[in-house]
Amino acid sequence: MGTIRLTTAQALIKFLNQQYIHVDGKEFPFVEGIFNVFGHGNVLGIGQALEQDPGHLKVIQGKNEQGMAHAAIAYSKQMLRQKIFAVTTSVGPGSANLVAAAGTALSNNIPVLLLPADTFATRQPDPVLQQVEHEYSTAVTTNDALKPVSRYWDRITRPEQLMSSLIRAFEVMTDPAKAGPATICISQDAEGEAFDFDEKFFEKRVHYLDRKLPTDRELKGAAELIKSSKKPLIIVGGGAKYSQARDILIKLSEKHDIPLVETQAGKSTVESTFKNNLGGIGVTGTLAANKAAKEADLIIGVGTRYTDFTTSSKTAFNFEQAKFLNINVSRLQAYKMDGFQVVADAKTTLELLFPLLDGYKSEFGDQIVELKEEWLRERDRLSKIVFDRENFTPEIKDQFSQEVLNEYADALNTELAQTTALLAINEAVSPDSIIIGSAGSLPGDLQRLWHSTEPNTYHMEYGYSCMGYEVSGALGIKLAQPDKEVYAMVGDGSFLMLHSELVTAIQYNHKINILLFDNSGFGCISNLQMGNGMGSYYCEFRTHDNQIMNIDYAKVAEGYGAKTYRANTVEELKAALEDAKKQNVSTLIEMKVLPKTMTDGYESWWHVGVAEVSEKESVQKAYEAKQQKLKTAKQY
Ligand SMILES: Cc1ncc(C[n+]2csc(CCOP(=O)(O)OP(=O)(O)O)c2C)c(N)n1
Ligand SMILES: O=C1C[C@@H](O)[C@H](O)[C@@H](O)C1=O
Ligand SMILES: [Mg+2]
Repeated sequence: MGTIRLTTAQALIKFLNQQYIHVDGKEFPFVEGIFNVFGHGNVLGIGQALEQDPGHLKVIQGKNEQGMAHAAIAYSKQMLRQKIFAVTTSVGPGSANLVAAAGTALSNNIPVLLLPADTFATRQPDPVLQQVEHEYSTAVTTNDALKPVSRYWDRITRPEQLMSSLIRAFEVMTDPAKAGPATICISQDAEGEAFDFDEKFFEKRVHYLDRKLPTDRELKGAAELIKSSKKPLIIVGGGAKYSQARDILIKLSEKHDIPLVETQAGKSTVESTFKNNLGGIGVTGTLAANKAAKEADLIIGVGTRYTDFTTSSKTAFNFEQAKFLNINVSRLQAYKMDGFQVVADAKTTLELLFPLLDGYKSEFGDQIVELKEEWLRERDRLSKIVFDRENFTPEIKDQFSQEVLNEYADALNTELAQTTALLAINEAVSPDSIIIGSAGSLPGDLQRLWHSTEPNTYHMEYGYSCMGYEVSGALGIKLAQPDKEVYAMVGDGSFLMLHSELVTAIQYNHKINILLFDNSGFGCISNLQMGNGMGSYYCEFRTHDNQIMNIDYAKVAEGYGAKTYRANTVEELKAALEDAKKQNVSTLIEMKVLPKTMTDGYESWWHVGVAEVSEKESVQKAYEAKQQKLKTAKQY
């Protein structure tokens, strides 16, 4: 047996360089690069290995562990899970900062390789700087906090453990049914320890992303269900996008008059302009999709997890009549809603189903176009909202008085409504631009209103809805698609929470554009509290003496080196967007928008934990209303 003497970290980097993926006849390296924030835990191990020989890996210095991991996740999501970045952090707080990002990757089923350093395997210098100590165990470290948010988790205390651990991690990350974060924590001393590794371990290794075929039983059952239904509806989920099922979805929908509705992860699998695409479904859905969902007697869930936002907390459908047909690579997902399960690749299954449905037409007929036209009229209305200081009714009604709305208009010096700004942006940016979002009120507005006219141009992280993903993720998308303009759609709250990777984008000249919607507060949470009977409580950004904060975010970004704009009218916004396109450096457009001017519910419902007892009558009423609505929901 030929061996090669390497440190654990050197072996790790050598191995990462030899991992390939094979998808639909194409083969390419699976690991594009590695983000790092170095500390004492990893700089002398992984840092030394990278300095010595990074191979083809792009090495990028991050600014915050969560931020750089979000960038890595967005890269992988944008690459349809066919390529990844690894992420190396130091020990203790460096690894703790990964927890929110790992949760983001896990709930969105996105592969990413997380490599936090761990405390000393020998324990000789314990407690090392940044080591937590427990009375009950010495074996527990900060990295144990990553267990619940990892699809695969391991701790390496000896160099030779690395071999089996890496093979398992790559098996998990390249399986569409299990894809998620693989976390390998490596003891600080073990990173630098040497071993005679079997040379075979470093040979080129190809991971096959084969399309899992449905069985004859599954296909027959699915075809029978569709043929015996009158009004079937297809939910296009993230799985449909990763499987690249666009063409067959359009073919099926057109031939059989089956409307398509989209989840956040599924949006931009099929272009919004396709006549049978009724847009987003559920809590943040369109009126068209939500109406169609209520009428459907068969829900065909293609690669969807049926989250509460998709199902309007299990009230979106008429459960008396609706059956479910679930096409999903994951058995866990396929079992949901008591559906008929087809555990297989979305695109392949739909292609095999197509010839079995010959002669079938749904009863939706012209209704699909009528629903779509009704929604387009509403979308048009939302593009032309004009503020009125005497008598203005915002989309989110009965929460802020005219007086408070005027106070915002004065304090932020704006009359711009969020929906109007958003739709002006949709018109102004080029259709192949990629937009990204994740938290706040923007995901709802985007799922409803944004028209994605090209595939894979809508990138929404709404599995974890993690504030701070927007700016960091924009960098990851830019790394995946350097020729496209990337726009981060971000609220002021999310921007404040995390935007450190803007500096990384500027540093490495990966241009991103930040569209900052500043309503001076946690707007959607304000809607939620006031919509459920509470007052306005700690969701507005007000000073100690109750003044609305007017923060100069453009100045902040300017300080980092971004080209910045302030746009409080549609005209200013359009001019800024045009100028931003000409820039080579990252840009930020700050828009002050009026609170409560985001879209509302469109016949959806979200089950939230309203207080059962309260001193406020309005909260008591909200609780009663919730209890009533719950009676109409499917119980599980
Ligand atoms: C990391 C994280 N913390 C908390 C939340 C809960 N949360 C969701 S939206 C939101 C406020 C968002 O404010 P902003 O970004 O300004 O968007 P707006 O709703 O005002 O449009 C909060 C606190 C979250 N989604 N993610
Ligand atoms: O709690 C939340 C409310 C949602 O409206 C929002 O989009 C999401 O970010 C969230 O976390
Ligand atoms: Mg806000």
